[in-house]
Order: sequence, then structure tokens, then C-alpha cells
Amino acid sequence: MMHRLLDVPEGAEAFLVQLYQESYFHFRDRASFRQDGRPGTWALDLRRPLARSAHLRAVCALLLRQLEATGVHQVVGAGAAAGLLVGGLVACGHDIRGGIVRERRKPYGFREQIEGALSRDQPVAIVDDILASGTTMIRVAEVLKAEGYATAAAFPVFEFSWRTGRAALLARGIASHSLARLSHCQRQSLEQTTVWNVASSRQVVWELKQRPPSPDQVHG
Ligand SMILES: O=P(O)(O)OC[C@H]1O[C@H](OP(=O)(O)OP(=O)(O)O)[C@H](O)[C@@H]1O
Repeated sequence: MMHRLLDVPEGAEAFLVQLYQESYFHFRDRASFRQDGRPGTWALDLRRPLARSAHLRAVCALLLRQLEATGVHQVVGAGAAAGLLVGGLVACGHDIRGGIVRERRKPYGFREQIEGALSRDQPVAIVDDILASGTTMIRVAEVLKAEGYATAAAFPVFEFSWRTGRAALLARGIASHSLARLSHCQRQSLEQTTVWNVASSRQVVWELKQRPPSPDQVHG
């Protein structure tokens, strides 16, 4: 086993629900804002749990399983959460190369848009904490293409099933292998959301104390 020294959570579903709970903030407790500047009702901030040793190790162990299954040894991402994930995967994996896509090139130094140790000889996986509209991962894929790298697939931690990111990536030939898909239980109750562990095909319904995510939320 390549990653036997890692803390792979016994119950991956329970861990993914915990990760969701710890990253969920309601507006009354912590203000967040939509892209149009208006206040959002809720937000997921995975940067906080991912910046803690045990959580990052556990997420990376799950992602490494997915990467191993697809035979990918290079990871790249853009943004704060992706930076944590790339660092964690490089540290926790064996023979994993990592890269970070800059928002824009600097006018000085090496003027690279991708920093790190990626090789053009092998495909690269895109990692991120959340796949929503797909804008972030698509931008990374476009930079990879422009720089002569092949994209293997996308590996988000959480995917919002009510957003179009998965379809947008697929339209560009990129499959998405998320650890968990979040969806609403609209028919049952507004007090529930579903965390579906994609790898095990098991779903966990989490009883929310607050109102659950709605399609017009903000995130990140
Ligand atoms: O699929 P998308 O619609 O692009 O949404 C997903 C992205 O949004 C969030 O990042 P955010 O924009 O908040 O950036 P930051 O955390 O790096 O500042 C999140 O961390 C993803 O990178």
C-alpha cells in the first residue's frame, strides 16, 4: 500500500460530513458576500479546516486514493485552498509533483504563470476545495493547455451538484472525481442536506440546525 502511513479516516462519510459542518458558516455568525457584493446567507470556508494538520492529512489521504486509482502523479491548483491541497498532497504522497497557477504573471523574476515542479511528460490533475461554476478549474485547465501540459482530470473535495461546474468541465473533456457531492433534500425538508461519498457510493443525510445551502449562495 503506497499510503499506509497516512491517517485515512475509518469512516470517510462521517469525516466528510464533519468537514462540511466545520466549513459551514451562516451569515448571522460570520458575514460573507456574494460576487455582486450583496450579503450571502451562508458560505463554505474550507480554508480553515484545510489549514489544520489532521484535517489536511485526512483530505489528502482520500484524494491520494483517487489519484492512485487514476495513475496520476502531478497536481496543480489556483487559489488559497488549492495551495493548501497541493502542498499537502506533495508532503503526504510518494513521488507527487505539485504546481500552483498564478492569477497573473509578475512583471519581474521568471515571469512564469505556473510555479512548481510539474513535468510536461505526464498529465496533471487539477485540485480544489470546491467545484461550483467551474470557472476556477477551467481557468487552470486553460493555463495548463497554453503552457503545454495535458490535463488528466479534476479532483475537487466538494462538488455542488446544483451548479454547472461538472458539465462545464466535461464539455472541455475534463472528468471530475469529487470526494463528495452535496445536494439538497428539497422534497423532504429544508432542514437536511445530503453528503454523498462518491468513492463508496454511500450517502449521509445531515440534519442541519441552520437553513441548508440554497442555489444562490456564495462560497469560498
Ligand atoms: O467553481 P467556482 O465557481 O470557480 O468556485 C470554486 C472556487 O471558489 C472558491 O475560491 P475563491 O474564489 O473564494 O478564491 P480564494 O479562496 O482562492 O480566494 C473555492 O475555493 C474554489 O477555488
